Amino acid sequence: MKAIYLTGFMGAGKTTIGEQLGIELSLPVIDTDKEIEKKQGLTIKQIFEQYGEAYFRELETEILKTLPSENVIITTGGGIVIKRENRELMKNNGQIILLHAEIDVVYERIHADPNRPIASKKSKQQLASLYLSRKSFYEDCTIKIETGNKSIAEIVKDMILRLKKVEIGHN
Ligand SMILES: Nc1ncnc2c1ncn2[C@@H]1O[C@H](COP(=O)(O)OP(=O)(O)OP(=O)(O)O)[C@@H](O)[C@H]1O
Ligand SMILES: O=C(O)C1=C[C@@H](O)[C@@H](O)[C@H](O)C1
Ligand SMILES: [Mg+2]
Repeated sequence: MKAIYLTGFMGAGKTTIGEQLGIELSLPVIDTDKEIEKKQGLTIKQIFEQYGEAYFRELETEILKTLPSENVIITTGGGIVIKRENRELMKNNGQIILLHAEIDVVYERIHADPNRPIASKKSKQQLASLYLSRKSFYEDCTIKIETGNKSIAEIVKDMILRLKKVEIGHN
């Protein structure tokens, strides 16, 4: 099976849902943010503070290139889609599942978390504009799944059904 990439805005639930999907499908799950943190021995917040966003984006592409492209679920960082190189790699190597939740929901999930430097100082409105600037990149996906006001179990069930439909050509 080709790699499954979970994409979407911060707080859409990529990391959380990916872990559960991995259990259900008996596939390993790799999270690009966690891989970067492990490799650098620094948190995402520390990387942004010490080296800046551009450096983080280089690390992100570097990690993405090293990951397997088969029999794996890759949960990506929310900004991975902003680079064409990353978008093309994901498209060529596998299926892209977009997780989507409305900004109100996303804001509630992430605004108090200090380890999301891109979100921590932004108002809901600023987050909404950031989302809009990335929207067309996110929407270029195989499947789009709503994650707002749904339990993790419901989302995973929905995702597996949709993946089966793609397999038989009815997505
Ligand atoms: N379906 C859900 N219902 C309620 N809370 C959720 C749901 N999915 C995720 N969460 C919570 O929202 C927060 C953000 O989820 P998660 O870290 O999985 O998002 P993400 O898409 O990986 O974000 P990032 O792009 O920043 O890595 C977590 O606290 C998680 O527990
Ligand atoms: O949306 C973003 O730009 C980000 C999302 C997170 O997953 C991390 O990759 C980092 O905080 C940047
Ligand atoms: Mg995540």
